[in-house]
Amino acid sequence: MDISQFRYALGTTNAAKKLAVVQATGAEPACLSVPSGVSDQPLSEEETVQGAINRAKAVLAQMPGNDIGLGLEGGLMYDDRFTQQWYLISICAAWNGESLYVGKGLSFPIPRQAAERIVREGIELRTVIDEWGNTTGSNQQGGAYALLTDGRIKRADVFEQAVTAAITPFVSAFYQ
Ligand SMILES: O=P(O)(O)OP(=O)(O)OP(=O)(O)OC[C@H]1O[C@@H](n2cnc3c(O)ncnc32)[C@H](O)[C@@H]1O
Repeated sequence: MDISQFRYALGTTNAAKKLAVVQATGAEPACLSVPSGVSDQPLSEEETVQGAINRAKAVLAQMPGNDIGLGLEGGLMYDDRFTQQWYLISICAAWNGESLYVGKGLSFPIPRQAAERIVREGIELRTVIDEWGNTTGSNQQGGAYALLTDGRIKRADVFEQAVTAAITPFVSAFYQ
């Protein structure tokens, strides 16, 4: 089936995430805000993946006229094995009611001062990014990626690749 022929239900109304789905699929997703079931600021890969899966399943359950539920979740993870640094990760889960796949977008090092404030003060990444960039709603736009790279990488582009990875098994004949 052609990638743009599926009907996608996206578990958020976030503009950067919606743009990512449009870029990845060429289709307009039906958007509905559903709970992630994890903390507002996930602090591990496990929690971030779980949030994406919860959203994908919840949105397809609430909008059953669609073919694939998509859950996009951003989070932070600490790498204690190789680098002892914090990373921003962007995950997409895709669920068609039978099969579940997860695509993982670019993982990006986050400045230590940002991660320390988020953990110590219990605030969210977007608060720090908006403060540093003198913006509002950075999480709906280029996000941390754009601030840190001077616009060379945007949140929608990172999620686009995660979405492509998660939906490819439903689209490509090689997986059938
Ligand atoms: O509207 P929803 O779909 O909930 O999207 P969100 O951006 O608020 O929430 P996420 O669960 O994807 O991300 C968890 C937190 O990390 C923040 N965050 C993640 N990636 C970010 C980025 O690239 N720039 C700024 N904040 C980011 C985000 O705003 C949240 O506070």
